[in-house]
Order: sequence, then C-alpha cells, then structure tokens
Amino acid sequence: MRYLTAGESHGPQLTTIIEGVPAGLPLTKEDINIELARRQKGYGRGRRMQIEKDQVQILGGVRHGETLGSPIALVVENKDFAHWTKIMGAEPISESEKAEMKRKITRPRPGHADLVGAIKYGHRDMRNVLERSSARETTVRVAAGAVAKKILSELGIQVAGHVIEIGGVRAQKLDYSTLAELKEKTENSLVRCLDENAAQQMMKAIDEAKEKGDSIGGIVEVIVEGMPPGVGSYVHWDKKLDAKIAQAIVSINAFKGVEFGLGFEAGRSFGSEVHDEILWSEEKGYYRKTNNLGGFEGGMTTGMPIVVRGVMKPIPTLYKPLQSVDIDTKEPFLASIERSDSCAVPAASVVAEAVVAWEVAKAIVEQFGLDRIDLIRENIERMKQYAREF
Ligand SMILES: Cc1cc2nc3c(=O)[nH]c(=O)nc-3n(C[C@H](O)[C@H](O)[C@H](O)COP(=O)(O)O)c2cc1C
Ligand SMILES: C=C(O[C@@H]1CC(C(=O)O)=C[C@@H](OP(=O)(O)O)[C@H]1O)C(=O)O
Repeated sequence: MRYLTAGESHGPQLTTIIEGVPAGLPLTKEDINIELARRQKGYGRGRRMQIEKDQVQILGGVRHGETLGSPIALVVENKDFAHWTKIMGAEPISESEKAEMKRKITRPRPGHADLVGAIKYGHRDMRNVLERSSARETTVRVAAGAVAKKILSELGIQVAGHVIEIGGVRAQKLDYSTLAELKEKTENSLVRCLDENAAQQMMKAIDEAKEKGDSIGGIVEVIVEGMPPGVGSYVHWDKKLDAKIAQAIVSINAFKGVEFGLGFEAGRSFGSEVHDEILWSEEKGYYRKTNNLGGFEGGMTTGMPIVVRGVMKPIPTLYKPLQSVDIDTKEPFLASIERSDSCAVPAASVVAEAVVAWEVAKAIVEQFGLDRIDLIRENIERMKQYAREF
C-alpha cells in the first residue's frame, strides 16, 4: 500500500490517492469523518480550526460502501480558501489588486520550514513554502490513516493514542484495562489525556504559554493491540517495522523524537530490568511477563502491544516575537504574526494514531496480502494459531 497527498494549506482542497487497499473492506465517509473531527478538536488550537469543518469526499475506489481494490481517492475541502482565492492565485486579479495580493512573505519564522525551504526551491516569496509545509496536510494523512484503521479493525487489531505530557506536565495516572476504556476516557478530555488532574494542569500550561505569546509541545503515545507475532522482519534494514513506525512518527510536523516501550530509559537500566521474559501456557502459547520493549524484537512484532511515543516541539509561530532576518532587505526584525495554534499536541496524537495505523496495516497487507480482506483475515488467524502451537 502507498499514498501520496497534494494540496496547499489555503488552497481549494487536500487530496490523497491511496493504492493497494484490499478489496471487500467496508468503508464509508463516516468512518473517515469521525477521525477528521477528532483531529480538529483539542485545547490550544488557533482560530483556523473554527473556520474548517473537515469532511471527506470519496471520489474513487469505493462502491456501495466497499473497497474495490482499485485506488481510493479522497478529498477534503479547505473552507478557508474562500478568504484566500486571490492570494492563492486561483483566479485572475486586476492590476490594482496585484500589488496587495502578491505581497510576498519575506520574513522567515525560526523553527518553521520558511527559510530553508525558500533557499532550497529558490522561492523569494515564502508563502510558496509555508503553504505546503503547514500541518494542514495532516488532514489527509488522518484520512488515509482512517482507511488503515478500518483494515486493522476488520482483522481484530485496535489502535489508540493519547497525550502523556504537555509543557512539562506529565500524566501520572495512566491506568486503563482495555484500549476501549482508554479511547473513551481520552475522547472526553480536551487534551486527550487519561489523567484528569494532569489534564487540568496541561490546559493551565497552555493558557499561560498563550498569555505570554509563547507555545508549548509535549509527548504522545500510541498503542496497537491484537498484532500477530512476526510482522516486519530482521532480514533487511528497510523491513524492520519499528523503524518504519519511527520514520512515520518523526514525519509528523514538529515531531523530533520517538521511543518504544521503556524507550530512552532502557539506556539507563540493566539488561535484566529491560528484556521481556518469555512464558508459555497451553491457552496462549508464548507470551511475555512484561512489555518493556514496546512490542518489538528484531524489527518484528512480538505479539505484545506496540507502544510507541513521539515528542512534539513547541509550535514555531509565536505571538512573542523572535529574532529573524528579512530576506529582501537583510534587516533584522522581530517576527509578528496573524494567527497560530499555541499547542497542537492533542491534535497531533490523532495524527500519530493515523500514521502508526498506516504503517502497521501496510506491513500486514504486504506480508499476508492476497488483495482481499477476507483472505488476509484467514491468513492472520492461521499465523496466530501457528504461533500458539509452535
Ligand atoms: C496538528 C499540528 C498543528 C500545527 N499547527 C501549527 C501552527 O499553527 N503554527 C505553526 O507555526 N506550526 C504549527 N505546526 C508545526 C509546523 O507545521 C512545523 O513545525 C513545521 O512544518 C516545520 O516542520 P518541523 O517542525 O517538523 O521541522 C503544527 C503541527 C501539527 C502536527
Ligand atoms: C490548518 C491546520 O493547521 C495549521 C497548521 C499550521 C502550520 O504552520 O503547520 C498553521 C496554522 O494554519 P493557519 O496559518 O492557516 O492558521 C494551523 O491552523 C490544520 O491542522 O488543519
């Protein structure tokens, strides 16, 4: 499976074409719209989210609510485009309007893609960079992830994400007995955090940052349950599923690091404290006492839950000005801006779920794939049975 996305943040729409989705998968607009709405929520977002009401159009690959095996085309409109048609060059403009509408962005924001993107592509107007480097693109990544989640749910595999830290406030109580419980609790939290007490403090931290004209980042966690063992492979660097998930997480705008299970803490512990001891029972077959390695050994799933965390840096666009240089005049200036999110960690946790779901579904379809969801399901069941009896 693969997908590409196209579209600018303030252009008419975002598009994705997804190839390789097995035939016979039930898929409706609602399956995708639910995920799009989840991504739009979250404490700390700016005014843009009040303008957008993300809804998908399915323009290919699905008939009567089932995938055909052919490419799936998905489109999400930018409602904000209505305010930007002239600036985005979508319609001809008069000579008198030209100077105003073609007003260039020449003042790069530290931490965004503006300056480096402009140098790389030779753009003297950095709007040509920011339109595509914007995390608006994650809308259609979440749409593709919704399709991946649908594949996984048909195979009895569940994915859930949540926020564990914002602006230095760490969730302490992370108890849940099932992923369904985790999902329900975090869905009711404005910061998608299980620990209600920490959630209150996180919102306070967001308010304080906003008041100061600043921004904050945080840490999200994604869990995948129901995986068969042996997905991914140790035989080549580019077949390791944990490595693919790591790339997917760091590909999310503003994500700077990733860890599995104990993660960086493993580097401060003894081997005897880290490695997950192997047990066996008639009923379960092989299983582990702990899951410190977050569901991976040798780039392959162990059958234990995948537990992956990603760290998001603070949003680069700040109301509090930072030092930069105008690329036309070379004069120093202090950046000022129109609007921005002050914290997008809750929204990013939904994006993280989507990109992890995508990598896991892709690996499964590649490994067990026979172009049809029913045959993939049979293959997975066979693999799970084989592993139990091994
Ligand atoms: C959901 C989400 C919303 C974001 N919103 C903003 C924003 O409002 N303003 C901003 O400057 N950056 C925002 N970002 C981060 C930038 O898109 C990102 O920092 C930029 O593309 C540069 O890429 P890099 O940080 O990965 O190097 C957001 C990121 C995500 C995931
Ligand atoms: C539009 C979204 O996020 C945007 C991501 C973003 C950035 O620079 O990454 C900048 C902001 O856009 P604008 O400048 O239009 O307010 C965010 O709102 C979205 O998540 O759908």
